[in-house]
Amino acid sequence: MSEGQENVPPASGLSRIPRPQPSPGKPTGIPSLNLAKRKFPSSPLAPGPALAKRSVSSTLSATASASASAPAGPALRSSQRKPSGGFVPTTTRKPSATLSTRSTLAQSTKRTTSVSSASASSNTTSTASRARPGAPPARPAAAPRPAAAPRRPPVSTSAATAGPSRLAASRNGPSRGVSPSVGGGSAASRGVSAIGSGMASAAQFKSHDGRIENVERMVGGFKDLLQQEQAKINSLQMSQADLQALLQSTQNTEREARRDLTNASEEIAALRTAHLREVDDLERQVARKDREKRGLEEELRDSRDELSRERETVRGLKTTLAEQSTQHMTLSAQLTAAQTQNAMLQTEIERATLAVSAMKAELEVGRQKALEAEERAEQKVADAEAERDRRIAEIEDELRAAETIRRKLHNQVQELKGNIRVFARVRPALPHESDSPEALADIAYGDERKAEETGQSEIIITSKSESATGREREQVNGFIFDKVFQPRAGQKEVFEEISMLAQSVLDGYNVCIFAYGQTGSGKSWTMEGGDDEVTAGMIPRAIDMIFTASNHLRDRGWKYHMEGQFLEVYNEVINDLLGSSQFDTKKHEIKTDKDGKMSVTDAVNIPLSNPRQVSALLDRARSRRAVAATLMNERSSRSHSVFTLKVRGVNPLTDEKCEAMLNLVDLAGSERLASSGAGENKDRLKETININKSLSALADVIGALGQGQAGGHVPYRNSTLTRLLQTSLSGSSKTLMLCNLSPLAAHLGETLCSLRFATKVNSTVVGSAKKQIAK
Ligand SMILES: Nc1ncnc2c1ncn2[C@@H]1O[C@H](COP(=O)(O)OP(=O)(O)OP(=O)(O)O)[C@@H](O)[C@H]1O
Repeated sequence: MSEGQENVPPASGLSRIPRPQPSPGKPTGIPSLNLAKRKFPSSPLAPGPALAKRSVSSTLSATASASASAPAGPALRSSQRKPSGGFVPTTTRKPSATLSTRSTLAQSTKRTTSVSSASASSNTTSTASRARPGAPPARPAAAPRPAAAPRRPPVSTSAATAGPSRLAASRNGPSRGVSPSVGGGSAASRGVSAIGSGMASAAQFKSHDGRIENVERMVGGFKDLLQQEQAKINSLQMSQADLQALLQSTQNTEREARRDLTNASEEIAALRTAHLREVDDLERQVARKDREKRGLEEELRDSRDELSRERETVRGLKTTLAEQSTQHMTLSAQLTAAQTQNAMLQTEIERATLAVSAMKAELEVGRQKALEAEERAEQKVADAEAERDRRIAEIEDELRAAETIRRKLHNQVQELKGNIRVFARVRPALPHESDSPEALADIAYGDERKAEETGQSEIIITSKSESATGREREQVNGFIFDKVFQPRAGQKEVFEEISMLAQSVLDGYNVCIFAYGQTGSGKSWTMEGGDDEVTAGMIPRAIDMIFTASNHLRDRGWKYHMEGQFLEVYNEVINDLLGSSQFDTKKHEIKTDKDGKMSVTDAVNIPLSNPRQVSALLDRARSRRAVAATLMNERSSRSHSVFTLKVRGVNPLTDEKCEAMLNLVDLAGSERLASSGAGENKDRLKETININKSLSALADVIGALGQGQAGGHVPYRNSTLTRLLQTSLSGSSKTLMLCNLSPLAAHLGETLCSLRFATKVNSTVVGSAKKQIAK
């Protein structure tokens, strides 16, 4: 840039700086945000282009001027630092001409001030001033260059401090101390030119006064210039104030715009939220409406279905109505026909009534005849009934006589058969036992037809043994008993043979039935049997039969009272199997009263009125035996069980009385000591000894009875069992021994022992049984 350009006065330019014109609506000069239209400018400080341009350019000029003429205000500098798009770049990059002007002014002032200083010094100052355009103007203008001081200390110092007027007073300064560049403008440039020309011609003027005048004129010019500059400064300060106001306003506007923007953003966010909520609501409403629609459609479908059903019903009703109408017409026709028929019938009834009247008259005559005939018939019936009663009485007398005869005959038959009889029964091989010929004993039976005729059956046991010489010996043992039952014989068949004995009880005879044999030979099976009708044993069958027979005898005037007792003899001690507690702890004794009647102390006797009670009694005894077996080892086979049925009968018609006992005895296993395994066990040994003792006592009693010595000693007291059975074993009773046998070869020895014992009993002839007459 040339110095001439720098010296152009900027005063007129600064005075023409346009001030920002606030719009009528917006005093801030920033167009308002039309939020309602939701159009936002890209920057709140970028309003209408024309106004912005104008404001910015003017502001920039003013700012530049202000910064050049005075220390920049903090507000202005901060505005320059702001990153807002419109202000900073323009202001920073384009310093206005005013700034140049100010710099030039400062330079020119310096040059003027340092008229007397060296030109080099003046140039240095000017360069330094240009190098710092933003520096405060007062300092370069007021501060003298230290380099110039030694050369022209009095003049330069005074000139610098006193201003141009003192400069004019300095006479030592060279003429070129006044810078020609001062006269850049209209008056100032002219003044400077004049000075220049005055200085140029100073060498030519010799007169000192003339020079002073020139200098004074020059000073006057400077004063004018100074005033103008002062005016410009004032103008610039005003511009600066305006600019600061504008800046403030702009900042306010910006803040407001930002606030508006924030509000608008919040409003937008709120609107978006509200919009989303509305959308949600609407969607929910749509869904609800959809559901309602579906419900309504469903209802519509149901209604349609119902309508079609109703239509169907109506159609059916119409059809029914039509049918009923037809029926009605048919019935009407039938009614008419019936009415006609009714009229005809009425006529006939009248005719019949007349006929009935005639018949009634005839009937009355007939009834009279019938009454007479009835009286005659009644007389005849009465005569016949009297004859019948007389005949019935005769027949009953005959029957009673026949019953007495039957009893006598029955007893005679029993006596003929023997009061002690022995049956042998061989049980079948059980499923778990092998039925191969080797496993089974060789047992043969006599001819059954011959047995029927003779009343004697034979059982033949063939045993094989080795002789001393080592030869096999075959021994055939035949035994004859009253009856031998083969393995195939059922319970019913066995009972048929002993049912007569049961009948004898009702006739007043004591009966005792023993089941004898080794363990597992079928004693319990024979006496008690199974639970059903086919397998029921002798005890339930005998009881059943006694009850049935007593019911028949009731027609002939007999009334019976029965009671049951179930005892067990184990190791010579009596246990009551019908006791109330689980295990009998009472000590029972056998006692005989003054009439010779034997009884067991504290033994329970249960009255029996029907067979069901007897089966309950047997169950009770069985369960107690099971408990005892659990507590004291398996002892059912090691004890004797004695079921006693006591029967008392009265016949008021014949004035007869009877009292008898049925004893059904399941004896303990009869195996010998060696095969019982008792040697290994003390308890078992004791059991076996007691069993053998009681069984041999039984054999002794039977033997003694068999010897038939009148008044001879019978050793009943040798065992509890024989004492208990004394009444049944005495000559006044009928005794049956059922000898149970195992079919197995392994038991052959025991089988032979049992058969020998049974033969001994069978050979006993006991005196005639006596009928027990109740006292
Ligand atoms: N005639 C038979 N028919 C079918 N099974 C029988 C017959 N006799 C005995 N049994 C069966 O043989 C087995 C032994 O019979 P049972 O218990 O009556 O012998 P027991 O001599 O009374 O023995 P214990 O002295 O141990 O009481 C039982 O399972 C029984 O059901």
